[in-house]
Amino acid sequence: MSSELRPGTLIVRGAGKAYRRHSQDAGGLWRALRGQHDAATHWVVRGVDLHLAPSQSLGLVGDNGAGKTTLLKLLAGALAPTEGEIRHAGRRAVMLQLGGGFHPELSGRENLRIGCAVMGLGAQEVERLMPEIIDFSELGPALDQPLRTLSSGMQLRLGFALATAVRPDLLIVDEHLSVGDQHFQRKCLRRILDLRASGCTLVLCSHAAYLMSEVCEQVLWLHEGQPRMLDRASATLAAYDNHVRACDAERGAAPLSASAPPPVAGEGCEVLRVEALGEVRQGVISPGQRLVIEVDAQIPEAQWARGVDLGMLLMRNDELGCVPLSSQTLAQGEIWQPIGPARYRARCVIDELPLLSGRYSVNLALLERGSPVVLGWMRGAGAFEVRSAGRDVGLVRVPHRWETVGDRA
Ligand SMILES: Nc1ncnc2c1ncn2[C@@H]1O[C@H](COP(=O)(O)OP(=O)(O)OP(=O)(O)O)[C@@H](O)[C@H]1O
Repeated sequence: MSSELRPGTLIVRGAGKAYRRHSQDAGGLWRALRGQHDAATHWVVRGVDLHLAPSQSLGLVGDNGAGKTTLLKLLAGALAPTEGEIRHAGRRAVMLQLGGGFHPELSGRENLRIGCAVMGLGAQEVERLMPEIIDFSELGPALDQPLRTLSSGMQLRLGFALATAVRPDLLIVDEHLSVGDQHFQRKCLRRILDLRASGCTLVLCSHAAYLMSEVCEQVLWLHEGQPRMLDRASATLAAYDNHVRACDAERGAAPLSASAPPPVAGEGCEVLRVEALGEVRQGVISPGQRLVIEVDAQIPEAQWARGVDLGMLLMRNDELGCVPLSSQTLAQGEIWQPIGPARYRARCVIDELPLLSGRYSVNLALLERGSPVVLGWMRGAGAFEVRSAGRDVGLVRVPHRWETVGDRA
C-alpha cells in the first residue's frame, strides 16, 4: 500500500503474470529427470495499465481464458505480478472465488471473525460490525454450522456481507451476482451501488453486459491476456459484443448476448401480461403501421414508491435484439396507469413500425428507477409477425431520401 495516494486509488503499470509451462512430450520427463528444465514462459496477462481515481468503477470483459480472473487476483494482491507494478491505497475488499479465504471446517461465525482480522480490523471494530454482517448475510442458525455444510448461495452471502461491511475504499468483485437467490442478488447489487455512491472504487468482472453498462464507467476488454480496449463502458461493451457476435457467426452458434437473461431480483413485482396491439390483426402487422405494446404489471406499494421503469427489446425469432424501448426518460406517472390494487398498465406506441418481415416477440424487464436492479422480467412475450407487401430485404425500413450530386451545394 502506498501512503501518498488517496484512499481508493488504484494504479497499474505494465503489469503481467507469466507461468512456466513444461513440455508435454515423452522426452520432457527424461529431460526434467536429468535436470534439464525446458519449461517455456507463458504470459497469461501482459501489458495492463490502469489508473483508477477514488470512486471510479471499472468493468472487465473477455472470452473464457482471456486472463480476467488472473488480473483480478493481481489487483487483489492474491498473486504477485511477474512484471510491472500494482499500487493501491486504502482498505481493499475482495470477492474472488466462492468461499475463498474461508476455512471449510470452521463455522460461518468463526470465519467472519478471522476474515475481519485478515482485513486488518481491530477487536472493537469487529464487535461493532459483526451484528451488521450477520444481519446482511441472513444466515440465521446456519451461521454456526461448518462452512462446508453451507450451500454456494449461503457462502456467497457470508463472503459478500464480510467484504462489503468493512466499507472498503476499493472493492474487487468477480462474477458473483448470479449466485444466490433473487432477493439476495438485489441486495448485493444495492450494496455495490451504495458503496460506489459513497466513493468506493470498484473493479467488477461479470458476463452480464447489462450490469456492467449500468454499474461501470469504464470497461477493459482483455483478449488473450492483453488489453484490447479500455474506454467508456458503452464503447467497450459494444465492441466486445461485435466480437462475440462475429465469433458466434463463425461457430454457427446462436448469439448469446441477446438471449442471456438479465439478473433478476424482484420482490412481489411481476410482469402479468404483454400484448402486441395497435394495427396488429390476427397477430400480423405491416411495416409502417402502428404497433402498441401493452404491459400489465404487479407493483407492490413499497416498490411503487421507489419507482419502476420498463425496458423492452423487440426480438426477432433468431434471437436478434432489434429495437430497444425504454421508459427511463419519462415520469413514472406518464408510463403506468393504475388498473387495480397494486396493478398497473403501460402502453408503448411505435407510430410507424420500422421492422420488415419476420416473427418477433418482446423481452421486457421491470427495473428499479434509476438503477440496474431488475425487479421482474419476461421473455418471448406478445408475439407478432411483420409481413411486408414489398420485396424488402433486411431488418428495418428507415425514412430516407436520395439527392443528386448538384443538391449537395
Ligand atoms: N496457476 C496457473 N498456472 C498456469 N496457467 C494458469 C494458471 N492460472 C490460470 N492459468 C491460465 O491462464 C489463462 C487465463 O486464465 P483466467 O482464469 O485468468 O481466465 P478468465 O478470463 O478468468 O477465464 P474464464 O472467463 O473462463 O473464467 C488460462 O489459459 C489458464 O489456463
